[in-house]
Amino acid sequence: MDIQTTGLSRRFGKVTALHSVDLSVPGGMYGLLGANGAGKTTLMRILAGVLPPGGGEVRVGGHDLTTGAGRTAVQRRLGYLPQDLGLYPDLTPREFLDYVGLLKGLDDTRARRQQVDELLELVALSEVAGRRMKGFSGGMRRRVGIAQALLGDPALIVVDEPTAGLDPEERVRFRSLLAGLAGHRTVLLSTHIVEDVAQTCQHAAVMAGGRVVYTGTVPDLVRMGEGATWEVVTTTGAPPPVGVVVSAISRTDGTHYRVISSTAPGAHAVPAAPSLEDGYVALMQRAPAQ
Ligand SMILES: Nc1ncnc2c1ncn2[C@@H]1O[C@H](COP(=O)(O)OP(=O)(O)OP(=O)(O)O)[C@@H](O)[C@H]1O
Repeated sequence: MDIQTTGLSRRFGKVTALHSVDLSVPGGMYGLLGANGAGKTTLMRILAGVLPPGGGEVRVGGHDLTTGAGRTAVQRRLGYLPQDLGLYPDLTPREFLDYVGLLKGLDDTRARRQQVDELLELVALSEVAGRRMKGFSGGMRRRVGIAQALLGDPALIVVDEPTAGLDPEERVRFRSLLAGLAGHRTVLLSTHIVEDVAQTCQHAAVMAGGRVVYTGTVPDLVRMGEGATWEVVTTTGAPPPVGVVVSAISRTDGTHYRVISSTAPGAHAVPAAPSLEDGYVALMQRAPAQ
């Protein structure tokens, strides 16, 4: 299911959360990057049909989300994992998924139960399928969340900050699970964790201050850091006088700074090959102030 927005806007009182957003999301796994407050959640909620747009055009799978009928049609065909999905602590994952399946209109009891068991297997929760969720770790909760999003085999999956708060091992496991789902679906992944996008997505958009400031391939976003990524070693420990420091590692010969700067941050600065994080920081440096 493809996503097209043109001039999409949304205000909350005096706050403009989205300013004329133009976005075209092809199939596969698509990353939506941006700092806190950039407008990612507002965009995801509109795309998921739970928040009406303020202005502009937005179509998901051909359905017009500016109409109530369009939003209802999309909600039937998409899986949504919001940032703050409430799980019922006294239910087991099997009971919870069965309940969500009913809400999604999976009326055939036998088929629904079979789907629930297949999804529990997919997200590696079969062994705890009969245990109440109140003692579950953050990673287990997220996996229940993605399983509920997958009920009904949606063509589009929208996931908002799914790896926030997970430990590194759980994060790697969860994003591999997401990437595995993208084969014949569109998976839209919103995150402020650049590494999640680097490891899973081919295409991405970057938002800042309610605007889309980049859309394109992930390798092209990496290239935004070309000519702007530097390594500087200082023995005094003081950071270089110009640029944005993306990392600082203390070694026996001094502090190794990785710096994003349009000019060399010192006479001994050495150009370095950019990572996605470097490209992202370079882009944010160049993006007009909001
Ligand atoms: N329901 C709301 N009422 C008032 N303001 C809101 C509401 N939802 C979002 N905003 C404001 O809109 C802007 C964008 O918020 P949004 O949650 O979309 O950003 P985000 O990129 O998802 O950030 P985060 O990662 O922190 O969730 C922020 O200034 C936020 O305070």
